[in-house]
Amino acid sequence: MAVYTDITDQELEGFLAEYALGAPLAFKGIAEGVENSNFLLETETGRYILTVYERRARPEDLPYFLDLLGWLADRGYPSARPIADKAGKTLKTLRGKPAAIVGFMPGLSVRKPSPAHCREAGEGLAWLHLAGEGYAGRRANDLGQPHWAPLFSKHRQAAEDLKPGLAATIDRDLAEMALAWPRNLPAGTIHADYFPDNVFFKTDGKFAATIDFYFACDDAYAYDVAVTLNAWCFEADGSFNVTAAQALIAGYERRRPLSPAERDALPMLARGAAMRFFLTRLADWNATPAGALVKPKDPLEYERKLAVHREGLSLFGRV
Ligand SMILES: Nc1ncnc2c1ncn2[C@@H]1O[C@H](COP(=O)(O)OP(=O)(O)O)[C@@H](O)[C@H]1O
Ligand SMILES: N[C@@H](CCOP(=O)(O)O)C(=O)O
Repeated sequence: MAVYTDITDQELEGFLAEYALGAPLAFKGIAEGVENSNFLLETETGRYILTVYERRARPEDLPYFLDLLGWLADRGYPSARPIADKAGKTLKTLRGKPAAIVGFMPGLSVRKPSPAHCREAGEGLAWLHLAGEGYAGRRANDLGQPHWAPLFSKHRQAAEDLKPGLAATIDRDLAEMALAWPRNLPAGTIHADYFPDNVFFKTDGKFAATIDFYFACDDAYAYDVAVTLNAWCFEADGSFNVTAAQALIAGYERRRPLSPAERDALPMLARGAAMRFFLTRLADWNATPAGALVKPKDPLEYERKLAVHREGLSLFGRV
């Protein structure tokens, strides 16, 4: 349940009075999500999402995210447009926390993506990379490769507690990645969290929209592809689905062909992407008290993905 901040009817009324959205007709908390509090808001003028920013969102980053959403929407990309209040402001304050209203995007996410969904998602990702070109906002990837070793140093014991011997394995991985991390690949604005819960489909299975840009940053486009391969192309039994991966890459290349250097880099990028999500899940696991409102995601799921990539399988050689 991701409603950390409950909003009273009175607070909502006062907040909405600053917008020209008409009177509220319905307002309810959204269970999905882990980072922020999200509410579905229906007013006389339409449906919206009200987000109260919590946890990891740094207030100084919020204009970057909201302006990016506006930039993408202006270029016809199906992402939620931020709604300005009567004074032209999109970033507001509610219950003393940063908050914003964005448009509601129709569509449904899928829990078990098929190769056809992967193809569509791949195309949606390439479209996003192209639509983001020219966006002037800059945000370094604060969860990129140089940040992994310092982050892990704070959570070595949690890794050992999960699986004895794991800390030394991760140390070796981190050292290898520091030496072999691909550099100088084509880069720009990436989503960085393009997971199945953040991508919507139409009822005919076609790509509909992307949400949740709150990890967006500047990094290699192929790294975003690697994050996506990890999130979409592993089976529940931990095996990598090469057919799904090929479909995802083929969908991506409908709009943006990968260069030979980007293809060559994908195995290491996917290994690093698995490390990134293992580490943040480990940190959350460590920091979440028993009985907390939101159940932390399983770090071992990403440790298993990391192990698959560690084997150096030529998964992408056949893509
Ligand atoms: N613009 C939007 N249009 C429609 N639904 C949305 C939109 N933004 C968020 N949601 C809904 O809210 C849920 C949580 O949003 P998300 O941004 O993923 O939260 P968090 O950042 O807290 O993980 C999504 O799974 C989706 O159901
Ligand atoms: N995708 C991340 C967690 C971030 O959650 P989201 O609901 O904001 O997408 C993970 O799986 O670790």
